[in-house]
Amino acid sequence: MNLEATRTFSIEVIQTLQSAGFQALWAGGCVRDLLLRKPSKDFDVATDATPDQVRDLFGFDRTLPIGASFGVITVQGGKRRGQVEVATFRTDLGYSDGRRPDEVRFSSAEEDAQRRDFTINGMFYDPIQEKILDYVGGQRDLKNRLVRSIGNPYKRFEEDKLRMLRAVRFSSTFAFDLELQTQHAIREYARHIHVVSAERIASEMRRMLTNDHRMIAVRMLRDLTLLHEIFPEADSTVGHALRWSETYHSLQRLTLSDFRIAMALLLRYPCQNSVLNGNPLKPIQPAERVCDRWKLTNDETKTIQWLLRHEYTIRHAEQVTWPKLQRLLIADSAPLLLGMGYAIQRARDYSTSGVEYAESRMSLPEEELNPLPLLSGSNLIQAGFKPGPQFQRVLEAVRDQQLEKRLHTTEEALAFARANWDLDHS
Ligand SMILES: Nc1ccn([C@@H]2O[C@H](COP(=O)(O)OP(=O)(O)OP(=O)(O)O)[C@@H](O)[C@H]2O)c(=O)n1
Repeated sequence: MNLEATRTFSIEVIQTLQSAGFQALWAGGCVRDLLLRKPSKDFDVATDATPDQVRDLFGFDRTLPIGASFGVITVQGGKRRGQVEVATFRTDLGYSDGRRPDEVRFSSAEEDAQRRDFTINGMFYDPIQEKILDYVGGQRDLKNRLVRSIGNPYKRFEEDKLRMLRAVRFSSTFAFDLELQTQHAIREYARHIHVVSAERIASEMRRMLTNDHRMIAVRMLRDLTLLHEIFPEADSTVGHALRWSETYHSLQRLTLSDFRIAMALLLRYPCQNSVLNGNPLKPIQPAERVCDRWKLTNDETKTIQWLLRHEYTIRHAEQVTWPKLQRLLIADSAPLLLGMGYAIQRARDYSTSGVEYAESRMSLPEEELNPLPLLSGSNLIQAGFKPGPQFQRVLEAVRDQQLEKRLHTTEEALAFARANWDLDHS
């Protein structure tokens, strides 16, 4: 899908609606992004046409009533142009679950603006007349770089608790201030953030932590007591001024924009605390807990935990045996481990140089750094081994022996596999 094509398509949709006598405008995030001269990820349209009128106009085969209960119809533009959401101006009636309106009533553009979250997200724009419609003071707040709830902030957050995380995201990513009453209301409602699904919390955190201002986001989450609610593991570091300051600086110095590294940096001290507090056999338990709670993907979960297991080793690479270091450097996530190591070293003013050493070893010739494996699964099958759970264990053991230069040929590797094959578990 091509964003420029989606933008043009959304203008065509607006033109079609206007030609049929309806009011139709860009709404919300894309208007904000346009005024900030930032690229938009989607172009939402708001109109006074009812959902049925929208479907009649664009045809049943080109429209989907995906959000019909809220008055939202998706108009399909094909593979290249993507799709545009067309929402009827509405007023939301009641939010008993703290996330979504119970019922909606179709209304005017002005009323529609009043139901939205922040003034910077509450504007409309007519791309044909090139005219802004601003009923909520969004332009003034954009100019003053301020995130402010529309109307009564307590009411806005009572309606939808996700908006608390959105406030922090907009404020941190744009480096805008968060208006005082809006802050007070978040502090008041922070303990109710749990009505938001784990997936939505994780998705907001991904967006905040992959932005360059990630440390501002974490500091705001902490100050507004949201961190304590959604990420108590990381919040536990905050009480320890030195550790918090190092965590903060390492997040700031992180040059790779990667959610997994940012999470590992936030979890580094909580994991150490967990060991110090008498849990030495489960060093990364706090990380396991949050990955599980937020339903992170397998890749995220595995990588965060791998980074936490090995960050110390990479920062002390000169003191590590070569095969041990080599195994880390040939892993898929090695660049992330180096990125994490550098972020910590920078936060400590380069008091160690292990990561530079490790990185210099990465430029060794491929046959030395990452020699072709002596043995594969198909070699084992050809040699008569029965495929099963033992394969991986044996192949990994063979690989270790190879990297330690104890095995040099496939024949030696097969002999080793035979000697180490556990007949009881095959
Ligand atoms: N919890 C929410 C989510 C959205 N909105 C309104 O719906 C618009 C579109 O929402 P969405 O696409 O989720 O976010 P954007 O503001 O477009 O921001 P981004 O592009 O960063 O996701 C917002 O601008 C805002 O006016 C709202 O009032 N409350």
